[in-house]
Amino acid sequence: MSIQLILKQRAEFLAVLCGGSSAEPLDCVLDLLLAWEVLVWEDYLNIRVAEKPLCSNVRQLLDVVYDKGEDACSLFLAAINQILPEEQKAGLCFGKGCAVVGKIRPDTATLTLLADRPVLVTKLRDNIDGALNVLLTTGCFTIKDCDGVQLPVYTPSQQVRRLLDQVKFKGETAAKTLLQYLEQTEPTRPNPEDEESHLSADCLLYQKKLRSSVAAQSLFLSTYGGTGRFSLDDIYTDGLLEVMDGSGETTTLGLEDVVGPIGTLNEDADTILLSGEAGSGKSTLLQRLHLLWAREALLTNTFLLFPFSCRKLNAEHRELSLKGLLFLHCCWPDRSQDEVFQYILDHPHMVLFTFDGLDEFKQGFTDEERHCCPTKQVPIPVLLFNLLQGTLMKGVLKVVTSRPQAVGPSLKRYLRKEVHLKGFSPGGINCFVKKHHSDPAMARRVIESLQSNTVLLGLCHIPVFCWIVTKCHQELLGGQDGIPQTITDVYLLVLQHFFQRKSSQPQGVLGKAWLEEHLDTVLKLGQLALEGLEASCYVFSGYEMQRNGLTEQDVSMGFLIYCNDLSVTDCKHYEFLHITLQCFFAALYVVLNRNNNRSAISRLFQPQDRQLSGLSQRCLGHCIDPSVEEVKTHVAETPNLQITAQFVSGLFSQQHHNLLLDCCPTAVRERKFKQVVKSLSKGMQRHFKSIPRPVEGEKKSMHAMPSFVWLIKCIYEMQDNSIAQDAVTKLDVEHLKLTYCNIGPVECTALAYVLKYLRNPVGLQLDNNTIGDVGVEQLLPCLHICHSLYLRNNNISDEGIRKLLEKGMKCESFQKIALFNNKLTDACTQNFACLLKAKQNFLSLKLGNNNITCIGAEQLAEGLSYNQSLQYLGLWGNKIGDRGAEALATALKNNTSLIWLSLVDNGVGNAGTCALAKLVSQSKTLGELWLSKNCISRDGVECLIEALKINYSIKEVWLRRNNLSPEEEEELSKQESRLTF
Ligand SMILES: Nc1ncnc2c1ncn2[C@@H]1O[C@H](COP(=O)(O)OP(=O)(O)OP(=O)(O)O)[C@@H](O)[C@H]1O
Repeated sequence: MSIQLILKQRAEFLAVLCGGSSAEPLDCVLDLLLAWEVLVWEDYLNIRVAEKPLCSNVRQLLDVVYDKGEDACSLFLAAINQILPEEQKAGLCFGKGCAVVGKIRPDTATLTLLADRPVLVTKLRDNIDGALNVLLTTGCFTIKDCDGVQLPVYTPSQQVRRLLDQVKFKGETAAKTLLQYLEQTEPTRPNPEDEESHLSADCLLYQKKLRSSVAAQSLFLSTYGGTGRFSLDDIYTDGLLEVMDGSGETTTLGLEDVVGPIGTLNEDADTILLSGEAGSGKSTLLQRLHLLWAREALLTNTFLLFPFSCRKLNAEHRELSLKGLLFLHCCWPDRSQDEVFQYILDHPHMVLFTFDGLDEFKQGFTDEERHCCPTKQVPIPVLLFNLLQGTLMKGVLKVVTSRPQAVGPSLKRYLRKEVHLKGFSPGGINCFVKKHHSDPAMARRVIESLQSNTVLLGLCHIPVFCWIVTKCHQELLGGQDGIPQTITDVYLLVLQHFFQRKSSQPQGVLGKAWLEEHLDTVLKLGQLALEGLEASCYVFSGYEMQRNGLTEQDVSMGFLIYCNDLSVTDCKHYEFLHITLQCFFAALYVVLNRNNNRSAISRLFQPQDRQLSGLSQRCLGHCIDPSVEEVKTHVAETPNLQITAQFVSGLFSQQHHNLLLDCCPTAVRERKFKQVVKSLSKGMQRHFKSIPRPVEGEKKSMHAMPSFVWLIKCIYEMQDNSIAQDAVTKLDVEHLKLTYCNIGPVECTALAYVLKYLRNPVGLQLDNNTIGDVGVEQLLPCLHICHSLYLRNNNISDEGIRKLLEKGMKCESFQKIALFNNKLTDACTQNFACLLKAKQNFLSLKLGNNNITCIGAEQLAEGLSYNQSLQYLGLWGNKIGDRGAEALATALKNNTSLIWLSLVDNGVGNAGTCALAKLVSQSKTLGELWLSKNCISRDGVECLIEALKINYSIKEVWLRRNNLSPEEEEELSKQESRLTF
């Protein structure tokens, strides 16, 4: 009997299970007994008590098994027999043996883990990091749980058991997650049909390693480095992503579409550009992609993803081969490097490279030097540019992020598509604030305060400002110095916030002269920042910090963060919390240093003429790749210098006069101020001079060049009405075109601030930007100088229109509006009706491609029946149907002004057409009627033909793509030549 055998051999079993004082034999037996269901979980917990000596654990086991009876004892003997090496079995008797009955597969993940425990202990030993990573990233484990598992006192097997115990403790979700992970890490079964069958175990191992390294790098948001950590999962908020097709139509994208086919312009190119302004969230979006790939939640067809940072590539001065680049900068295969690399070369379509911050790369893109050998060592720029062109590793998709200004025509030729990141939507801002403040009451307060300050709300559309505003909400929203208006105001508050945080004094008592008190730190950081910007250097070594006199205490203020993944060198490196903060410090240095040298300001305000300064060459010489020094036309850092110039302008605003008063001698400051004003004025004049003479018969119009908006923003930062007025007094145009200029709410605030001083009304064309409702509200101060406002494709909804029309009604000059492709519904047509009733000089209303139905059309009709000025009415691509067309036709019965009416693609049938025919028969002004893409058939057209017999004003009626056969079209057009099919 097994029971007897155990009793008799108790001492021997004690000896073998405690011998060598290793717990491994006991643990192995326990694994088996749990799997065979001899022991339940409570037994296990009672037996394996860590605080008790090993022998008492073994005794407890023997007692429990004895108590469970004969079957349990025979399985115990079988377990001992299985785990002991042959030499230790000598002299022991295991009885007849007992077949372990194959159990039905357990139906829960937790039980599966128990049933498979003995195998899992072996299998997971080499994968603990990966498993923990998955459990951590999915939120099943905390960092504390991971630390508990990985205590150095445990052997790998013990660590696995701790992990399994903890998973059991956490419950079914954790168990499922672990099982899924194990399934994925299972080597693929060979399948000759399948390409993946060629994957060797080593490639899979490398994938696993890369995934866990990428996951580890992307788990936290780096800007929060010095100031509290946020996991990306907790804070990530979707931004607005758009792509434009060849015909200029934009489509909104989801994160998963960035790498997908939507918006592809050049099938033969492999590089996808993700462009967006400073702080719009490009790096964060890329980080999200990386994390989701690492978790296999996105990009599931991508076998290997290699993430690169151009900032870090700047610091790589060695010549490298492609292999070196991949393995050194991302992660190194533990085994079979050549095989893994060959796999990458052979399967380019299963690989993805990402390059963050191309605008930060020191050398501007060029396709002059061709290189296609993956093993030859070349300088990093050659490697990078050839990858982007596809000369090297053709077929590998590359996602590159950059500020838009830094992408020149030479790179554009190699782009597969360009995705635009436009920052947060209004809903995104609310979502971000709620994620940032775990206290809902606080989140509500911040949101309410933002709603009541639209300038600040406008700023929050750019994620980096949203982060700052949310972070410094106390200073920003409860500030005694007035509500911040400019980005300089906001960054000064950030500065104050950081100094306050480190101040030994209680909250709120940072004296009036706080800047002067910290001037030393500010100037040192400022000098480092400026020299860095001028040399495209965003990462600083300890040596550079020392040379600038920066102490530990300066660093501890939190503006600089430790940049811990600079894998190419061993020594410590730092970077500014965000590049815009580096720009701000650079601006502080330009304004506050006592040096009277005029060149810094002129370099900032004429960045296109800029060359590397003597100063930056001397101080940051090692940051500058010698081969780059030659490059005179390097424009990559222009955007940062422009941001710096904006801050410089803002620091000279009257608002901050007292703060800066004692920080720099008055005479020096005055001189710099005058230089800035002069530079801005000169910049504007240069623009005006570039306006071409109007062609005869055409309006005098100016198409703004990119730096026009920047100059306007600088003027806005200065908050000086007379400077704004001076800037545009000489601007004499009838039409100002600012299409595709990345204009969001922030730019609208600045534009309105300056343009309101124009002497004569203009047509302001702002199509294809990201103005939104908040931007519309920001434009109101300049509405009185707009005779026409073009806002096509700008994400505007009814609420924005309500505010716009409320003001527009009172503006005498305001006569035309174009709102094609926005988000308008029937909720705003009442407002248009009021406008039409009130303004008897209004000329043109274009509302195409919105969501207006018959109800909206009826409301518009009501307004139209009182109007005798409107000449153009466009409703292309709405849904007004027969009912809407009938209402409009009736309302226009006595109209004497309308010359153009478009109801294309509106679901209009014969009933609506016959109503319109009545209008045609009566109208003496209507010249064009557009009815293409509706559901009009012969009866409707015949009504029109009858009406046209007595109409002499109409020149064309467009009827393409209606319900007519080609024969009918031919016959009907013979009857009336003004019909176009
Ligand atoms: N989608 C997002 N969700 C939450 N926070 C975000 C998001 N995007 C950006 N942020 C916040 O804004 C900061 C700046 O964003 P990020 O560095 O990604 O911008 P960027 O476009 O790469 O800027 P730059 O061009 O200046 O390098 C982030 O550190 C983060 O705090």
